[in-house]
Amino acid sequence: MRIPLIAGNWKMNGSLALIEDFGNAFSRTSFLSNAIDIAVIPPFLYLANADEAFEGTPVQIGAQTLYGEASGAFTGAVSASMLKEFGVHYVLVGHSERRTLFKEDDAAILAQARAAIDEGIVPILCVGETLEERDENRFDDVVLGQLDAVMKGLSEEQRRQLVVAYEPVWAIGTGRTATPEQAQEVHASLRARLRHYDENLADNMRLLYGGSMKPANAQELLSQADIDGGLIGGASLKPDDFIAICHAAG
Ligand SMILES: O=C(CO)COP(=O)(O)O
Repeated sequence: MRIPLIAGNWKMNGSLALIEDFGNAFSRTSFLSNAIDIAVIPPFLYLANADEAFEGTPVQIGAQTLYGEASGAFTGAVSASMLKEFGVHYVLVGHSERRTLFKEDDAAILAQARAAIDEGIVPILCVGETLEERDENRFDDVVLGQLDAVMKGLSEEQRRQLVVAYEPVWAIGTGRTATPEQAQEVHASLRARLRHYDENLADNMRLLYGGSMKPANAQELLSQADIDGGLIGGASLKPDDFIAICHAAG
């Protein structure tokens, strides 16, 4: 019912050579193209090369962020229509690194999600609590608050375009993965909250897990009832690891 999505967020890593390595690796790999969706999300500068390198493979390209305005005096920013021109299919919004390091707040994240949807690009909304918030048992409030901040600002039609990724901040790049039970618990809360909006939407929305997912733990995480894919950081930089995770999902 929900097609798993495995997305590799390269963050500020990679090179033209790595794009080429991935293009070659994917060309040699056979996937049942309708069994899973796969996305590679490199830095902006490599999108055109990635689009070309992944031609003929099931891999779609994604961007790591965008700006919520259509055009104008916003130095350094990239709009949804520009991403669309480069064949971008997905865009991350609200990644914890953008929230923290680049001070993006819920209003900015909502504007980004709307701008993406208006151009037919699928926003992957990232939500997640810090270690302190988990230790204080506030993770549900934080994560559901981040979800509501975007859901409330979207129309019913717009909501249907969204993918959500639960990325506990304490599990990102730390090697400390949420246990499958911890991840499933939050995913189940997210899905229950989605039911307040629309039963059908809740059944169909893909909820990804992110945070130190790797070939060794992917299968167990992905077999949880409410985990519909992964958002992978470090392990998405090695073709063999990333492809192994894709196979675990398919
Ligand atoms: O932030 C992440 C993906 O967006 C997760 O990163 P790691 O897989 O490196 O923990």
